[in-house]
Amino acid sequence: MSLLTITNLGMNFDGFQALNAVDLTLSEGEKHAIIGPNGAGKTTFFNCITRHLKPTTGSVTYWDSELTVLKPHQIVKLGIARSFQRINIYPELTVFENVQVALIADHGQIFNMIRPGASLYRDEVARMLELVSLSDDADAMAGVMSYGKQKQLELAVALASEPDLLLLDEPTAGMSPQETIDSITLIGKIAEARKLTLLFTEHDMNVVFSIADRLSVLHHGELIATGRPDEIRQNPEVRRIYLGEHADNAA
Ligand SMILES: Nc1ncnc2c1ncn2[C@@H]1O[C@H](COP(=O)(O)OP(=O)(O)OP(=O)(O)O)[C@@H](O)[C@H]1O
Repeated sequence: MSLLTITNLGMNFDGFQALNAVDLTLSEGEKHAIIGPNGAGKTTFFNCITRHLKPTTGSVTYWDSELTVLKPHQIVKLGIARSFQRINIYPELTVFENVQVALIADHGQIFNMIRPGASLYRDEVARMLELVSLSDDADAMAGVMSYGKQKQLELAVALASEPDLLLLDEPTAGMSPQETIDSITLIGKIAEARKLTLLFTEHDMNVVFSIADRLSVLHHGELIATGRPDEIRQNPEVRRIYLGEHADNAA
């Protein structure tokens, strides 16, 4: 049985077809990249999976749960987490507090007035920060850290719900070349250690080809190819539409 089965997924925005009849299945433990030019529908695709958007057509099944009828927080409870293209942390809280808040929220204790929040999950937070190599930054104000470290923190926040499936929307966007390498190494390491299934969008082809087991290409909302990196590299339609200018880098 597939971990995620997407069938005939479509999203229409007031007459504009942003996603059209997308079919895709993911196996447990797979690292799958979604690539495609700007505006191809990658973020819309993610939003339909995590139900931040209600798709116009189709179904998304996680094991045997239909996600399109759920709310985003119910989807998190099933074991699916995501990061967003824009940084999504509390800049005025410390690194430690950001992860702590995520853990408290995940355990549904946000309204628990009996135990003060500051004492909760300290060991778990420390473990999470170690996992993303941010232990030394625990007391730093999140908003003043480097962009790369803010993305690492976002990863820790996403991991707080102990997901089995992690969706990352352009995890290295805006990073320096060194930050990109560090970040990808970290993501790969965490995915292996936690046996995560990873679905990610990414523009940097070096990143894509370094971690993806399989990839899918979206073009004008349609999924035009799915396969292993070598199959995608050699797919004539993909080369013509998208990879052409990057193909030499990716080879
Ligand atoms: N809420 C919305 N209302 C109307 N149109 C939208 C909405 N969200 C996205 N679109 C349109 O749908 C298309 C796909 O957008 P989407 O953001 O999913 O693409 P993308 O592949 O993630 O692009 P990028 O690589 O630039 O992030 C675009 O033409 C976009 O303008």
